Amino acid sequence: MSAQQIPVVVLAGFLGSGKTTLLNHLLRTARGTRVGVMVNDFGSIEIDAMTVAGQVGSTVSLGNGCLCCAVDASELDTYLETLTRPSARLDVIVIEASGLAEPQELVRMLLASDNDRIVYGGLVEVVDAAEFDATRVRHPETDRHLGIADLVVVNKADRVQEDELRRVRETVAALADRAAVVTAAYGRVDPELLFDRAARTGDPDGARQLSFEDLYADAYEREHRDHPHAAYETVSFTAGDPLHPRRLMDFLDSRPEGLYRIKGFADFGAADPDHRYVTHAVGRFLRFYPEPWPPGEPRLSQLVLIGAGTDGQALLRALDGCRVTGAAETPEEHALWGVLRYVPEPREDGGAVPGADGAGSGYGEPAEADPPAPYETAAPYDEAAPHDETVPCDDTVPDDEPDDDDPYGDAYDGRYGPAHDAPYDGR
Ligand SMILES: Nc1nc2c(ncn2[C@@H]2O[C@H](COP(=O)(O)OP(=O)(O)OP(=O)(O)O)[C@@H](O)[C@H]2O)c(=O)[nH]1
Repeated sequence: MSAQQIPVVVLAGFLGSGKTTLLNHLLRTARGTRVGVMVNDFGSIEIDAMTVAGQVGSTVSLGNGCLCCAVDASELDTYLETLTRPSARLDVIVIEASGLAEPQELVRMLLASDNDRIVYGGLVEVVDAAEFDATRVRHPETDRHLGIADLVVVNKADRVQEDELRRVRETVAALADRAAVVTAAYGRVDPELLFDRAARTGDPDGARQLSFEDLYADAYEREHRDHPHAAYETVSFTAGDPLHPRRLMDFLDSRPEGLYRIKGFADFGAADPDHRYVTHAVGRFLRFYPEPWPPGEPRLSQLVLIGAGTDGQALLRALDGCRVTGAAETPEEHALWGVLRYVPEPREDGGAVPGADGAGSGYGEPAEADPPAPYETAAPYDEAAPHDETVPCDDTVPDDEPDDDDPYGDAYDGRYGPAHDAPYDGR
């Protein structure tokens, strides 16, 4: 992900499932990570906004009803504009959707946003373990919402017996289509599962005095030390050999259950010797941001994988299998086309979006004229289609090889939601 892009996480779930509780937990434990919050209050009493007010510097309450229904895309952009001003120095933005909102509408609006300083950070669905069956009866759309979530938090674990919690968790996992599922009480998930904690080296905030927030977080952590936090695993992969783009796409395409986030750099060797590919995946969303190799930087691929219930060793073995180990395996340039579908197009103004090293890479989010349509038309976000239906990709996209069984040709189902319809060729 480009250094200047701020992940925007959508927090959804039915009324009373514990969204605000989870959000407050994130705010209390973020510790130096600057979290921007958008809260939409259903009705006139801004209880949610008051709950979070004072805990972050940049709280914006939409305050006019259901975000997805009452606020159109241009208004969302206005709020995002405010929160992404460089002076706000936010590291992540969390939008708490109304309990009555359709989360996929909100995700669509984010993906279609003109704001090139944001990147989609995942849809987190909060479920009340104690009310799960009743909620499904009252709101049959629950199953659909779970089917599009990137991470599901089965909350209120303290309110149900262990067996019941296991049953709910299994039902949720079956509905959640490979999403990561964690259980929690009072929304206590580790913030690192959702976003990176900021490392503010060289920043005046990095070596500051203990703030009220730190003291508050310390007290909170002491108070809750005995309560388990929702568990997740992190594994790191480093390879000195380049990765074969097609094999990496195979790996990503058959994303193992529970794998929630992937971040880091990929080196595709001879397929593109000039760039490393900043890799950002959250749930079904995948983007690569090519940027020139920093001078003197060793040619390594380094990926961090974060998931719940994943088999870390199996993930590492699978990634190991993506390495190019001999000259005979050297990927040709076309092997990269599957990857390039997930590279946002350069900004129309020709402006460069600084890469992780601060150098201009020239890659931004897709231009307005070409929003990330495949994500919007991909099965999970197409209300007319059952979410497991395969949506053929745009057949203007050429196969990257002429053979019929190429998985990234016309039959590709766009599960990750490509950044645009045609292979990017503007390098
Ligand atoms: N026992 C128990 N209560 C919880 C837990 N999480 C939240 N609650 C309580 O459940 C109630 C609803 O929690 P909220 O965080 O306001 O839920 P919400 O999803 O934001 O609710 P809406 O804004 O109405 O959609 C509050 O009284 C919380 O204290 C939990 O894990 N266990």
